[in-house]
Amino acid sequence: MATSASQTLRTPSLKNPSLSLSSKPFLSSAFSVSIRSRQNRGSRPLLVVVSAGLDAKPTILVAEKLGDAGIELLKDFANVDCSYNLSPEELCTKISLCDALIVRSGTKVSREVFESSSGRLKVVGRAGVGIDNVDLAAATEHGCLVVNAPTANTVAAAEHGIALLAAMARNVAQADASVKSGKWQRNKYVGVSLVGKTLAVMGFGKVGTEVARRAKGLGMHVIAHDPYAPADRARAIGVELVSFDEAISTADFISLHMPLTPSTTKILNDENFAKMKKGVRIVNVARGGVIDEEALVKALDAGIVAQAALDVFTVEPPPKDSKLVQHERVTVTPHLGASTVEAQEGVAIEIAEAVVGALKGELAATAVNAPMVPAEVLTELKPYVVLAEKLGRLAVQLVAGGSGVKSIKVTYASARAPDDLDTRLLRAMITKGLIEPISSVFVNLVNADFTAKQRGIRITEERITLDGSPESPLDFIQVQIANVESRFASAISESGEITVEGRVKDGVPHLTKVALSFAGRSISQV
Ligand SMILES: NC(=O)C1=CN([C@@H]2O[C@H](COP(=O)(O)OP(=O)(O)OC[C@H]3O[C@@H](n4cnc5c(N)ncnc54)[C@H](O)[C@@H]3O)[C@@H](O)[C@H]2O)C=CC1
Ligand SMILES: O=C(O)C(=O)COP(=O)(O)O
Repeated sequence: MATSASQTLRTPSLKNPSLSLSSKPFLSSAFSVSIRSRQNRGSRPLLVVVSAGLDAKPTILVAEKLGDAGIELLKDFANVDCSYNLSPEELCTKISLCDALIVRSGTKVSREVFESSSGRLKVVGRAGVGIDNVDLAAATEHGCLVVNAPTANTVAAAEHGIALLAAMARNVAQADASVKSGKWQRNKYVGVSLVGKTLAVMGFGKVGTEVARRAKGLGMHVIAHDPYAPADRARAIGVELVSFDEAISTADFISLHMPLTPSTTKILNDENFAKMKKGVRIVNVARGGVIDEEALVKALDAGIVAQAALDVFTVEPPPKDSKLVQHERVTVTPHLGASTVEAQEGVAIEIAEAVVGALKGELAATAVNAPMVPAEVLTELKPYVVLAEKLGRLAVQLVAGGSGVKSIKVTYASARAPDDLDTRLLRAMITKGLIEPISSVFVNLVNADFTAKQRGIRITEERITLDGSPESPLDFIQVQIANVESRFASAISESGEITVEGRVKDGVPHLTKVALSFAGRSISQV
């Protein structure tokens, strides 16, 4: 039995929600559509972390040494607990009292850490670049944002790579130890020159590029391998991008600068050492795990690799009796790439700002497991972000029983070219609006897609490209839930489609359409 929308939509007997429509703006500080419900926990910022109570300061656990400037920044905003050298068990115990955690490369942020936090931990700050010590999948599943400090230690790492390159070529460390032990062995420590030699930079990102630049200054011929690096960036500094095999087989020196990922793990192995020039020299300031360390020892003993200089190891610290560390032709440092006064100050500030920003609910520019949204895009999308969440929230509350929600279609109508509109943020907000009222899950930009998938909700997105001025990013957003029963459709439950649509006018989001279509009949209010 179809009734008029205005009658059905005002249904006070419903447990949840009570809802009314008017022609006033949909979403302003005083909403003309008010959704009141016991389950409606109000609108929370997309990445808000402050969960210790409205007035309480958040607590940040700093688990490894961080520069003073960063600590001061953190203290201005939060309670800061600097506890270094925690065992994994101690970390798991402490974490349930913390909103954010800051680590360097020495702390494993495992799945157990996220599980032990019982949902309170909302940001992990990695004070450095490599995030291989953080279980990103677990972080995402728990809606925990991971941010890093990707730029402040680039030069330090590159300088350390060059320091190791030169020290290795001239036997600086071995000769130093020899002189200190009372010897004077000038013939034993004859080195090799760098000028004119070919250096293969493996991983032409921030550090690799800086190493390449410096090596060119030393008169080396520099080639690079990086499947994702743009050739014009390499060309601009006179570096040729080549295939992996060409790089390792033509180089006199190989310097590693790729991240540790499943595809780079043990990338230098028996098979690849066999392809190298006899007498090649290897520098590693990336991650120990990119080299099969046993294979490297074999290659050193076989004379394929003449020397290696290593800052990083598969296990840190490496075992005292490690054949690799003890090898006469291997120079080692204890993961010092980022350890300059300047870099540590910079990293501390960079990570403190990122963590505090995330705790305030701002979107982080250095997010590792969430889309990075440039500030200008965010400013422009702000009212649409609010609209998106409210549309999701309204749509799901028109459904009789949220568990029936399986298929959502979102339509974005815009005069902009598809490439000019990043909808990830809007999709996350719609998902948040859809899921939060019907579950106890806290949905944010980090875990939105994961949470939807886990609940079997399929969200498809469609773009309608309109004629007209692309000045405003969107004309309207429409959210449709298919194959659901509506609490407003009729007394007898029937399956059908719920559509809600909204626009932004003068910066204020408005609800422009609610349509319920059931068994060929439709009711709608515009
Ligand atoms: N020893 C130390 O103290 C430090 C170590 N690092 C390590 O250096 C790594 C690189 O740092 P950034 O240059 O800042 O990162 P980045 O992200 O700017 O550069 C990494 C580059 O590696 C490339 N890459 C990915 N997979 C590859 C593959 N299979 N083969 C070749 N290239 C590949 C990427 O396309 C990217 O261009 C970090 O992941 C970190 O592990 C960074 C700073 C300090
Ligand atoms: O930034 C990186 O990836 C590093 O490896 C630096 O590590 P650290 O922060 O010095 O423990």
